[in-house]
Amino acid sequence: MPQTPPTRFAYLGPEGTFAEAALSSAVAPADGVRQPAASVPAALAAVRAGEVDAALVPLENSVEGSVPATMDGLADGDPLVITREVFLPVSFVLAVRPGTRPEDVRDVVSHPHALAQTARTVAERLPGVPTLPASSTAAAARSVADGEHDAAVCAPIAAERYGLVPLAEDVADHPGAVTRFVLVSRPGELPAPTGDDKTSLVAVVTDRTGALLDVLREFAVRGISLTRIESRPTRDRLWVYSFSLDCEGHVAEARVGEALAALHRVCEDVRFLGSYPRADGRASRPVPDEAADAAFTDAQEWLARLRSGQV
Ligand SMILES: O=C(O)C(=O)C[C@]1(C(=O)O)C=C[C@@H](O)C=C1
Repeated sequence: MPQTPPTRFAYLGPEGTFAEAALSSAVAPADGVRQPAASVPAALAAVRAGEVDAALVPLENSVEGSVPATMDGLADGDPLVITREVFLPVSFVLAVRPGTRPEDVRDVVSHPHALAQTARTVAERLPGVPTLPASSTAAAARSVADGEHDAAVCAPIAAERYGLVPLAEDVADHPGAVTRFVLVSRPGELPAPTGDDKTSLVAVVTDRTGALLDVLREFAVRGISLTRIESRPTRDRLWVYSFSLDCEGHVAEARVGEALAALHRVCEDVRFLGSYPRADGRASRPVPDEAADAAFTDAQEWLARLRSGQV
C-alpha cells in the first residue's frame, strides 16, 4: 500500500531557535519532517513554492509586539492561512565561548526582537558594548561559536547546542515574556470550528474619515470581540494603511462570516488569514444570543418569508 508522505515543516532556523522549540511543542517529531529556513521570508517562500507543507514563524511577542517580517509576509504575496497558533515562554541567556571574560566581549549579536527584550540588562552587564542584529537567536549563537562575534543573546538550549556557556542567565528586562508563533499553510481545507477559535485578517482601507470605525463597527454590531489590531503601511501605496487584526470566532460561524462579508463591501481589500483553534488560554467572550448562529438562521428565514409574500 502506498504510504502518505510525511508532512514537511519549515521553521525559522537554524537549530536551537525559539521557533524550533515552538514547533516541537506543537508537532511530535514522528508527525513530520522539519527543516530550518534562513529567515521568516524564506520560510514563507518555501510554503508558497510547495517545498514544505507548513511553516512555523513568530508573529508577536508579549513585550516587543509584532514581528514585521511575518506580518508583512502574510499580508503580501500569494495567500497563506494560519492553521494553528502556538505560545511559548521565552527566556534568554548571554552566551559566550568557554573562557571568554566580560572584558573580552567586543560585540553582542541576536535577533532584533531578542536584543530589544534584553537591552537594559545587557547594557548593565556589558556597558558600552555594541549590539548587532542576526536573523535569529540561534544564528547568533552559531556565529559566536564560529568566532565571528563574541556574545549572543539566545535560548539556553541554543547556547548548549553550539557549545557556548552563559556569561549571564535570565537577561530579559521583563521576565515572563511569551512569543506567539503561527503555523501557516497554503489555502486549503480550514481547521474545523472548535467553539473556541480565532480568525485573522488584513483589511485595507483608503484614507477617509471614519474608515477604521467602519471596520470596527462590523465586528461590534455582531457581538465579536477583537483580540488584536494594529495598522501597517501598505508600503506600495503612499498613506494607504492596512489593519491587521484577530477576532474571536470561526469564519464558519454566521456572525464572523457576515462580518467578513460586510468588510468586503466597505474595505478596499480584505485578506482572510485563517480560522484556527484559540491557544492563548484566555476564555472567549460568551456569544450574545442575538449573535448566535440560531439567531442568524431565524432572521434569514423570517426575511425569506417576507420576500415570498408571507407577511
Ligand atoms: O530567533 C528566534 O529564536 C526566534 O524564534 C525569533 C524570535 C522573534 O522573532 O521574536 C522569537 C522569540 C524571541 O522573542 C526572539 C526572537
